Amino acid sequence: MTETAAAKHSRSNAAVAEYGSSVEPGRNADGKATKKTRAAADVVTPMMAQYLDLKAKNQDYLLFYRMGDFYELFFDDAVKAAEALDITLTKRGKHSGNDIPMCGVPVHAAENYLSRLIRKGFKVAVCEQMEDPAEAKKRGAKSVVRRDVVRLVTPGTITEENLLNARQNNFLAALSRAQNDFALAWLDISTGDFFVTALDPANLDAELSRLQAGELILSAQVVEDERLGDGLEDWRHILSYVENSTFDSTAAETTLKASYGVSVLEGIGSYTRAQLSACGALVVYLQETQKGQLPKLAHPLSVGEESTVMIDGATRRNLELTHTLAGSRKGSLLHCLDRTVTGAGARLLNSRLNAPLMDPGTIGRRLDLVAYFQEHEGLRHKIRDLLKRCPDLERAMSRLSLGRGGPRDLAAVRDGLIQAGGIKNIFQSKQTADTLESLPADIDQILENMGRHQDVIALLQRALAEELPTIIRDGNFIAKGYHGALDEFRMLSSESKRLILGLESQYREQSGVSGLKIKYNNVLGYFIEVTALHADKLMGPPLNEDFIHRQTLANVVRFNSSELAKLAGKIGQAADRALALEHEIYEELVGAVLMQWQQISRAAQALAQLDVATALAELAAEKNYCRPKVDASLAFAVEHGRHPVVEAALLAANTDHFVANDCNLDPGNRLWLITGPNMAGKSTFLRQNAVIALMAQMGSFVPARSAHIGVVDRLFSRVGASDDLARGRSTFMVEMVETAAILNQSSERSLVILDEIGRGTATYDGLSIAWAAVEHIHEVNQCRALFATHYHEMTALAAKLSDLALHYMKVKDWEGEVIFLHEVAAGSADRSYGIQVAKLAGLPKVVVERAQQVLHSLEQGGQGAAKGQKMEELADDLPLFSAIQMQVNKPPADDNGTAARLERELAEINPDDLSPRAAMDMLYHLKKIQQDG
Ligand SMILES: Nc1ncnc2c1ncn2[C@@H]1O[C@H](COP(=O)(O)OP(=O)(O)OP(=O)(O)O)[C@@H](O)[C@H]1O
Repeated sequence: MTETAAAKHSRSNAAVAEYGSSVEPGRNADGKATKKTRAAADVVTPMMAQYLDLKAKNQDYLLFYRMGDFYELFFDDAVKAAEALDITLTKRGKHSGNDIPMCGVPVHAAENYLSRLIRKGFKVAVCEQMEDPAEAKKRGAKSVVRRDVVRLVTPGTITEENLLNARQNNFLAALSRAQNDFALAWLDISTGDFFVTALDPANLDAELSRLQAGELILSAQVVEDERLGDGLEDWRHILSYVENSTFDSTAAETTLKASYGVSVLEGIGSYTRAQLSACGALVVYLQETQKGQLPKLAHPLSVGEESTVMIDGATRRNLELTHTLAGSRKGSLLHCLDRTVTGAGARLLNSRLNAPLMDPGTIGRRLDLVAYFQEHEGLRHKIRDLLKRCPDLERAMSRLSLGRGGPRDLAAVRDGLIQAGGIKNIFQSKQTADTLESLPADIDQILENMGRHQDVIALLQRALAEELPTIIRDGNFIAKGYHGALDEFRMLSSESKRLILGLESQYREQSGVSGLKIKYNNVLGYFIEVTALHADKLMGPPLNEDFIHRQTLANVVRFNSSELAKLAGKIGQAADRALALEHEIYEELVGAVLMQWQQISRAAQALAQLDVATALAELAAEKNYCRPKVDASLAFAVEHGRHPVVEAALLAANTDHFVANDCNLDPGNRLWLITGPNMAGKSTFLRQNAVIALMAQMGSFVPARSAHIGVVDRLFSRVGASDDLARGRSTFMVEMVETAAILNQSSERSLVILDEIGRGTATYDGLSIAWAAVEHIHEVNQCRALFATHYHEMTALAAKLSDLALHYMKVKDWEGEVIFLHEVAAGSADRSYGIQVAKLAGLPKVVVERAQQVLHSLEQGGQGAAKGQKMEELADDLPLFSAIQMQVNKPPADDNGTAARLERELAEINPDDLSPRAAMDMLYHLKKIQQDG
């Protein structure tokens, strides 16, 4: 156990008190079972009965059972948690004759342990003491402190700042089915965002890949629906099963009406029964997990499935949109593009990249904003400077609404709104200074959404102290001068402290003990303390009339006095009242802020939109990106396109510069067949065009000189391959499943990139599959597509398929070495250079030479019987191969006679004739012969 929590908590007073004696019930002090109690081995202590009852009600959760300063876990929970947290597993007491495994975590550090458990996929029920142990004692010595579960912590319902990633939404999603329709709803409890969509079950995986939800609730019944196929396969780790009744759409209607305080739902949106069911289930789940403390939620926004580009999970992974294939954020497209300066901005950028739009109008308006800020550099910098000072308004508001906030959340609201006001002022002064220039329509809207919040700001400015604690428990966060009565109590409390000091010097004088002190501790409260040496004096007459003995310790003796007791009472009262009053004021302030919840949330969203627009403009300016033209055509024309991530990597490594390439998939040219050696840049070219389309449709400038994109409805990629052992799929099988999805689902408006399909199987099988797939894409899907292949035979298709254009990656053959130019040119590659690339990768020379021989034979071999004969000859060649093999064991071959030359030169040297200088020169000379050779 890293923290000696187990050791400490075994001493926990509360725990010992409630367990009773540390001797197990039914045992002697020497541990032997007594006769009487052996029969009663099954008797459950009242505390254990309470525990078992709470645990039975929360079986899917690890029960954090509060005992004094610790949360204790028992039985299986303890075993699981001890392993997951790497803390000591101990035992305490017996149940049914067996030891009860136990572990515990200190309350003050519980958040950290909680976060680790949640990240490992556990759910936790937090059980608190609902009364003071002293209260419980009043009911009898054996009575148990009342406890209850106050919160269920699940991956989709966390709000704590340190459990959340500030730059990413944490969605709780629900999948429902009603009247044969499916729906998916999702909300972020930490921001209040709430969405719902009708769902085509075939798109389930794509939708879930887009959301990257922390948790998906669903009923066991819906999982069995065959139409979902294996859409849930990759998401097993986020599933939480709930009762089917949670999804009752009629009950959902009532739940939603009640939680939004409306009598008809039409006012907030129109939803299908399946959508109602999904939304209702989310609200019910929140009520259950938050134990009635429902967060403020926006009205569920109905999102049309057809409004965003459909991108399946495999494509997202292959394009490394938000995470690299290795799983890190660094190196992903998002990481490369993200210039946002606030958490809310980062979350918005993330969701925009995950859900690029299809409506050219909306995309155009987003681009207008980026263009405006790209042009107005000074303004952009000013706004970004103010945004940098913006705290996370959304998350602060959510914590306040859940009753989990603190004074710092109120300060975050104050500061966020002040910055919003500052930003508004910048625009206003700009407009007056520059009257002729009109702002893009969306900026007007954003500024309007920022609203005016003078009252809330003024209130919080007056109310909050300068230095703020994180929690409200200890008070001291309300500013002096805000509340008359509070000031009075505080004055009384500090005045009394002054009086204590006065009393202390009075007693010193009276007793003649200059070391007398008035001290305070939690057990005794205020007391008078002198060293043991002076104790007799205070205990004897006449001083014993004033000083009442309380405690004798080894070196000091402690006293009380009626005067001190009176004063202490006053101090305590004043401090208690001040604290109670501060809590009251806090609740009032939270109430005032939550009254403005909608307006403040709108302001928070407006700030996030500005952050994204200015961040994308910053990126465009920094990287020289261009504004794409996005319309309803089927065009795809990219001039001088680059891959943002590869370009950035090359720049960072300070090696090659990125070679820009054009790509034109306009009608008549919509299918490009790209050949070229390995490492020539085919995959990069394929990916960069997909990425450019996505960036354009999310409303970003793109890495190109110009780009014209007719909106893409679905994006498919089959790039690279890895096997999926978990699902029992080999590399080739994974490749074929992904290819099948593309051939079955892509439409004329889709963009497809296919990299070397068919390479995972026998050459001719692979070639045949690739060949047939290209024909299908050309004739049936008719989508825009880039198809990279090593099968040069396929270039023959150009003669047959009218819209197929041949391209290849240029390389230079220089003295047997291949040099990659990374340039795409019209036509086809003359050969594949695979063996040269293998040589570059460091394959043993002997293998490279043999491969060249085999290739030569194969190329000469022709087809049918002739080929068969050639292969046999090759196999017969084996002795030749072993001859080469023997050479491997010899010193390295010396093609240019270097060794012989070195030998000659060495033979001619007489070291005795050489001066040290000449010897040195000779050594350099010999070294040079070796290197040049
Ligand atoms: N346009 C470019 N400009 C500069 N360097 C590039 C360019 N395209 C690719 N590269 C570099 O070449 C490397 C190989 O590129 P890529 O993986 O795209 O090749 P490939 O032809 O798909 O290879 P393989 O067939 O082996 O998968 C990249 O990692 C990158 O460093």
